[in-house]
Amino acid sequence: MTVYNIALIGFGGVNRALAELIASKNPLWERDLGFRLNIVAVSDLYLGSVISPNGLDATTLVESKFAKGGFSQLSGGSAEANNEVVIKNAPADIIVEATFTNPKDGEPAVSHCRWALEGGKHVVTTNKGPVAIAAQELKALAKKNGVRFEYEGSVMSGTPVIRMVDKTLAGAELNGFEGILNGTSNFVLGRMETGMDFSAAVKEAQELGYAEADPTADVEGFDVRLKVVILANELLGANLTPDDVARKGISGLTAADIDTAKKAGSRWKLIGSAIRNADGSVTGSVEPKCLPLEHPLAAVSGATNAVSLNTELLGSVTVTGPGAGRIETAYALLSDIVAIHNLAGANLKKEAA
Ligand SMILES: NC(=O)C1=CN([C@@H]2O[C@H](COP(=O)(O)OP(=O)(O)OC[C@H]3O[C@@H](n4cnc5c(N)ncnc54)[C@H](OP(=O)(O)O)[C@@H]3O)[C@@H](O)[C@H]2O)C=CC1
Ligand SMILES: N[C@@H](CCO)C(=O)O
Repeated sequence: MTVYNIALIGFGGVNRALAELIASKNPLWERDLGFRLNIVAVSDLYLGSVISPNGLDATTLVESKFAKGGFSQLSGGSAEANNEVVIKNAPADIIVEATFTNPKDGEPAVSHCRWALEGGKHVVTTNKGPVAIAAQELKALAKKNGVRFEYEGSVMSGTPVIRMVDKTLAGAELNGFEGILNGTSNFVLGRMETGMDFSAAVKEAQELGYAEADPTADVEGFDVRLKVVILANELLGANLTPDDVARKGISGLTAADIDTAKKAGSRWKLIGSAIRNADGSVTGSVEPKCLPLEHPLAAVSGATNAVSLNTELLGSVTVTGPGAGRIETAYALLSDIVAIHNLAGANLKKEAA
């Protein structure tokens, strides 16, 4: 039986949900996936950090109501978030990065990923910053050190898109995509259609665990911009940076705009898209669009996301599913670990052959 020792960097909604899953599903994973997960360290800005080489009890971590600096009560614990020490010194095979997404320079998450990969530890992350801003560097670092950098949850939460396209649409000649890539803004627009006020809808999205630490990123399109960069670079082979992508959010939409659209049989959606131009370059954009109800993206509601992939050989292929949520996003981390596990198995078989 394989046991992966993991260190959690950030212990908010997503990593806490992963710990919850570990507490209840390790026996199932052992049976169906061939591994179990053992949490050997956690570091969090509010709670502090702890390294426990034999492993921490996931149920205790989830259920204890730790106060600020509360990890100092645990054996091997400290009231400070010693991220660098934890990443470099904890006996972890995999670093799980789920601190806040910094849309400007991706820090400190870029450094967290760098320290892990340089130390020969795999990284799985839902953090969009390092992927949109430093993917090339981090992938090269992973390759050099014989480990993986995986980030399925950085776009569309646990709904498969990055790995799905890579594995199952190879050769279909993708030439663009358009999608609803932010759960919070889509949830807010839906609530506004029922008459709820913008701020109340944002507050509800925060309570449900969909929104970023600063929800401005959601409603002003900064979050979608990172996702457009990630998809364009991953799926279209582009080399975009966030500044290359034109951006407009939904905060300028009024109740009257929403109402007028409704009466005209249409709906406002925040759309992220990219297209390959005739000269091979790729252009990305983020903007609210008023879609007729018969448009495939118009019916996508709540925190659900969808992306229509435009291919030469298949026409349009649309993938839809949860775009935010704690457990849904923790699942993305699990899917990354499954990918690492399967690759390790394949390499072992290759060596044995
Ligand atoms: N929630 C979702 O639906 C999805 C989230 N994501 C991404 O996943 C990541 C985690 O999301 P989520 O769990 O919801 O966010 P939360 O804000 O709930 O959790 C982030 C945690 O990380 C801590 N943290 C922030 N900075 C640091 C730091 N420098 N060192 C250690 N800990 C730190 C925060 O502490 P404090 O609160 O004290 O700041 C908080 O406990 C984000 O990057 C987000 O964009 C991706 C897809 C979906
Ligand atoms: N805040 C983001 C989380 C998923 O990246 C959203 O609402 O879509």
